Amino acid sequence: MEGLRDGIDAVDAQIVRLLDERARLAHRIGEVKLAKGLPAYVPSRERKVMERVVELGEGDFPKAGLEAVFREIISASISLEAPLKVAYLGPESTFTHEAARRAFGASVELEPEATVADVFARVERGEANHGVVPVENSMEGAVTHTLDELMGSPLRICGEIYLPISQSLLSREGSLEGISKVYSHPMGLAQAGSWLRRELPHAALEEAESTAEAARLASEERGAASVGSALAADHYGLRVLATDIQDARTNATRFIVLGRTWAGPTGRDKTSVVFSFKNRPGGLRDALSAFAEEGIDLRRIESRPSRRRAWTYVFFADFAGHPEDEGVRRALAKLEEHTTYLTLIGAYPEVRTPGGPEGAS
Ligand SMILES: C=C(O[C@@H]1C=C(C(=O)O)C=C[C@H]1O)C(=O)O
Repeated sequence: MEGLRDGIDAVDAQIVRLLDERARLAHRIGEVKLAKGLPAYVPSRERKVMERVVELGEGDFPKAGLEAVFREIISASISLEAPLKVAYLGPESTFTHEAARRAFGASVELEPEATVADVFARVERGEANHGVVPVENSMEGAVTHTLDELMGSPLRICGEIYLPISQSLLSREGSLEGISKVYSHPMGLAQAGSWLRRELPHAALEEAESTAEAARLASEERGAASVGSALAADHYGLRVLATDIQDARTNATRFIVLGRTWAGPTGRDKTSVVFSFKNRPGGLRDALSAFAEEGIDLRRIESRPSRRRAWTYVFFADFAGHPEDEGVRRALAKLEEHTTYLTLIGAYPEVRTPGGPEGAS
């Protein structure tokens, strides 16, 4: 065994040397970006690096391991280029925190904000380079605060993250027997409803501001538990008494990464627009025909009150492709002819979701 461990030591020394070499290159790229005023975080390039690495990894090291390792290598490289600040909808240890960690890794500065509007404001003021907010849940639908902020903001969507929402039961107690009260965000209580009724039928259910706040309350009270991300257990010194207690196994939330500009093309992208049109018969059909005529796959359409005049609406659409693609360019030109208002609010590498719609799976 000693000989084998010597072998590992020698390989580790090589890995560290190579990481240093990579860091020097990233640092130089950072200088070029600074001189040209370009952002440090480039999701389109990250997608290509990841895809290439996973393709190269045909040996014994698991592909998921490669992705996790490179997530952190890239995260550390970004921090070498510039101290990157990322605001997210807090508090700490919530699912949005987990999403931000997944997108940016551990080497960037993640800063919690109290509301979605605060995240936007922080990035708009230039006090953070990027923001992470939830935009839709597979069970509950749109996060309307986020759509409303997107409507009036100069910020653009440059990335998306899907997170399977796995609710856990956290407590200071060692077993379910001692639990008489369960705290969570209303969404957490709803999502774990069947499990709670079955396993803790006599426990009082108490609403909290967030799943993290619920964990804090549970950490200060005997006989209390909370429903939320297992991430909060470490933070508040709680035990994880049960995992995956949510009702639907397919419960996932989609988050977006905000920046000053949208991402470059990767060949597998998604574009987001917001538009409105004159209220007349066939108005929506005409607007959407722009996508049909170019054979562009609409991924999602959502309407919201315009907030300018009562009973007028704006539409949010996500579709496959990038504004630099010829077909998308033509579709946008056609769409513009049918709309009274059209803004491109983002373009980003599309994340394929397991169990998602065709084309996205
Ligand atoms: C080094 C770069 O900057 C960042 C770091 C990357 C990396 O470490 O591979 C990739 C993209 C950027 O987010 C780059 O743009 O190439």
